[in-house]
Amino acid sequence: MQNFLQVQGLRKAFPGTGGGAELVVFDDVNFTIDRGEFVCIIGHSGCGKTTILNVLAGLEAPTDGHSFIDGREISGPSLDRGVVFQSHALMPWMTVRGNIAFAVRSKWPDWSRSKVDSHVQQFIDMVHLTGSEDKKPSQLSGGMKQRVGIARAFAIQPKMLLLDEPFGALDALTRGNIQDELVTIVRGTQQTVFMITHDVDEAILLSDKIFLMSNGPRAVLAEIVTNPLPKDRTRATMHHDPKFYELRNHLIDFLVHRSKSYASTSSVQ
Ligand SMILES: Nc1ncnc2c1ncn2[C@@H]1O[C@H](COP(=O)(O)OP(=O)(O)OP(=O)(O)O)[C@@H](O)[C@H]1O
Repeated sequence: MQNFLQVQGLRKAFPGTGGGAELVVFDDVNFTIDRGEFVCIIGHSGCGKTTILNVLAGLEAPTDGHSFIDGREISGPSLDRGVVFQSHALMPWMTVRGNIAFAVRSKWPDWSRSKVDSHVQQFIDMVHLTGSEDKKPSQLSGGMKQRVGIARAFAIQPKMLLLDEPFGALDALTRGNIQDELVTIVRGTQQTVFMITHDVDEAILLSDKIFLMSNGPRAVLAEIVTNPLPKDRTRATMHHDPKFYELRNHLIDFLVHRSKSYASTSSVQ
């Protein structure tokens, strides 16, 4: 389905402190995401990526503009959207199974205990945490905690997954492994994803489209880049494709040079 997510004229301004001028973080941001598309958004710190994600999550209201998912305006948080933050927001007193089951019961309160249990198990297995069901977050590594967050987000079968630098706090090896798992899961489930990352290679591996934000304040969505690499690319092989370097250089040139020079009148390319 085309235009599954629609964002129109989004603007966010925060009031100035001590009588100062207001801070316009971004202005006139417009984009659409099709069902099943994986979009990464990249831009320098402070351009408003998290604020956009929070608006899509329904956690923050825009100053102007509207966003719609599956034809309905986003006006607050909903189990339609699964969110994973950099710091896995797990409930420390609950086990792996308990954390995921809590979300599943919130979405489907009428489900029997056995139905909840088997549904939860499916997602624990999916992120390779089989055997750790009864562990509490304090007994898990950072990578395992992040896997629980991902399993929980997928388990509610959201219309859209919103990921805010979900691997930002992980070491390179763990990060690579979880990226590979995410690729497999997303290709299998056809999940629609909006993800923030600072990692250009991660964006190239995961996304169908890459949104490039200019620097803030008054950031704009400067470019939408379609990933030309084959769908079945892997972390191990994608750098053998000459298009990989072309795309990588394009993204890095944007971040180093072009991201500074956009005025809010710039148009999307
Ligand atoms: N509640 C708030 N009140 C005032 N200013 C805010 C508030 N939340 C965010 N900001 C400002 O809005 C701007 C955008 O913040 P945001 O976290 O969305 O940026 P970001 O692109 O996600 O940055 P990073 O990559 O560092 O996470 C920043 O200048 C930030 O200081």
